Amino acid sequence: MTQSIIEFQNLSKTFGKTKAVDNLSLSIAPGKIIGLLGPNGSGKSTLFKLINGLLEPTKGQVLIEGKAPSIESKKIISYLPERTYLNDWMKIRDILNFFHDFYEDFDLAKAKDMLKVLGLDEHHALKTLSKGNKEKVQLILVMSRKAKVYLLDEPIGGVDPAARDFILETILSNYQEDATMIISTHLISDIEKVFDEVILLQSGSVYDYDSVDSIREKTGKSVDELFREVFKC
Ligand SMILES: Nc1ncnc2c1ncn2[C@@H]1O[C@H](COP(=O)(O)OP(=O)(O)OP(=O)(O)O)[C@@H](O)[C@H]1O
Repeated sequence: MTQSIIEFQNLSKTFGKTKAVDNLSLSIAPGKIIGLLGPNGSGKSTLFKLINGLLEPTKGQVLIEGKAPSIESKKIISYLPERTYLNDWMKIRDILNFFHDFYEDFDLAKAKDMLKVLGLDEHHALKTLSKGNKEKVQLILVMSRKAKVYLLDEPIGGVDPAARDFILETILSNYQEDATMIISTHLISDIEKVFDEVILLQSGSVYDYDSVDSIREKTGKSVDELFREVFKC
């Protein structure tokens, strides 16, 4: 049996009376691209923060390669948060150097290549870029690490439709076969072609966790169609 890369054991996280994550148990095998999907407020960002050790569980635990989140797990996880933590006044070049100094697995040459391909000038300060271009820079930073796990929280929400496919290609071509990638998104129809598996979250619990092929086979629907049916308002 393949050892799981990430495991949730009876995981709960509450904020006051809100159950953001509710007694969730799941085991994720390595080497897959997984869509983490669910309506607004279903617990996706909270789950990412729990995996990263940015939040402590109220109950249960998260295990990464069998161990609780720690400095060691941060070394193998490349995380794109829902909101940027980068200083706006910094130039792209300075941020690249910062990442290069901070992460042993950061590939500076690869990051510069990706910037060039996406037409971004490293001499520009982050604050001078449009929202979509800022997102591209952050995605480049995250994808230029040679990590075992990539967690991307809404990676292309602000990117224009024409650039989305190109960015997805960039993600895929920089992704190591044995790595694990979890992507949360509301742009399901744009991204579902890259998913091997999807986790459907509903009110902090798993509604379904299955391969995309199996979902299509058992429901006769695309993931986007299934999502719209299950979570219809
Ligand atoms: N720091 C916090 N304090 C209080 N409540 C919180 C906090 N963080 C999240 N929540 C609540 O927990 C629930 C899950 O939020 P979360 O951000 O994980 O959802 P999400 O699935 O990422 O949503 P979206 O798709 O809108 O980004 C929501 O009800 C949210 O209001």
